[in-house]
Amino acid sequence: VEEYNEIARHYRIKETVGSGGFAKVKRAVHLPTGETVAIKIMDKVALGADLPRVKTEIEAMKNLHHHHICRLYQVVETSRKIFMVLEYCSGGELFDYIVQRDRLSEIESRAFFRQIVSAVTYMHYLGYAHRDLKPENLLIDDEQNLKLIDFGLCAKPKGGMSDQLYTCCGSPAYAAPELIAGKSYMGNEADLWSMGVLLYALLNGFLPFDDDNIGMLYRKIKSGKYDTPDWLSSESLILLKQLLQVDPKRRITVDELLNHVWITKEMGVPVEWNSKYQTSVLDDDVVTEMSVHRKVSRETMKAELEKWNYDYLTAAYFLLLKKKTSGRPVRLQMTLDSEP
Ligand SMILES: O=C(Nc1ccc2c(c1)CCNCC2)c1ccc(-c2cn[nH]c2)cc1OCc1ccccc1
Repeated sequence: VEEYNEIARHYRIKETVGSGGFAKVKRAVHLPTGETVAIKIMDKVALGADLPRVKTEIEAMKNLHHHHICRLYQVVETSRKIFMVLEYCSGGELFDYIVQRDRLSEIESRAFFRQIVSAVTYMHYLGYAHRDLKPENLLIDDEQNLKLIDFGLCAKPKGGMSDQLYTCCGSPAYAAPELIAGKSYMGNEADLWSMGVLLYALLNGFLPFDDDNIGMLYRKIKSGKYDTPDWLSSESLILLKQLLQVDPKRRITVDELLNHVWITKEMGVPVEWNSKYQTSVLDDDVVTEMSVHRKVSRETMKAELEKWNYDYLTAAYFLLLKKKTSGRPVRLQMTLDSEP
């Protein structure tokens, strides 16, 4: 179908790996590099009123470059479709991972939770709040690394994190009391509560606040009371209590979380939240390979890449860089043509 021509030029589209509300996710191979990617395909008509949410997500992902945040490589928009070329996460959702194991050990919960803290701290330092943190929005890659997804609800308040937010959003079971009370709330404080719900789900395999009746669920969340199964260690209970604080002003902050005793137990070091990705300086080897392939000067190629158009050049750059960091040769396999 002509809708797919643009994307088919650089990708071999494979099987569907998942389909959610208004999106379908397919496995694909980026032909110039041979790298595997995921392509999220959305129909603009079907999106309807949700289209702005996709635009929010795309704009946010263009600014979020972190090893625990799912990477956006390219965006292709046609008259009817939006294609997002994304980092491949063959481990699926953390949600399914927990369900398959009933619950995770404290050791495994700590390993995953540190990665979540790293991604959320990075977002907060860049002035973003995620606002929909839950195990369905954490994917696992083929090296057991978590990758945060779904930035459709994230907020970057104009006046920075101090600005208060009003829109009620996200999933009720993970929503902070102040958020469901309809009060103005701070996005980063609400994210900390959601991380508390996430940690509880990792350690127990079920939710701290749950009820089929939304009214009952809200009452439970506002009470801040939850079961404490006997397998929870005293340190786990302390951290849960600090995260699931009904009063947002008494809730733990990300700074206190980074070197919390539970977080550093047996790890010895605080959470490293800075990104391992270096996007301000272009990688010389990648620029060389691309300029040779496109038969243009390095300066021309650099100027093109620094536009960060999230077109086939941005994708080739990121995927060549991924090959380089994985120790594979920085080679483009076929002419990186842009014309049909
Ligand atoms: O690569 C992704 N998913 C994915 C790829 C391969 C496999 C699986 C999953 C698990 C199912 N068995 C087959 C192996 C993948 C990458 C990015 C995004 C994404 C990034 N922003 N928004 C969405 C979504 C993705 O998927 C969603 C999904 C598919 C099947 C189940 C669970 C989750």
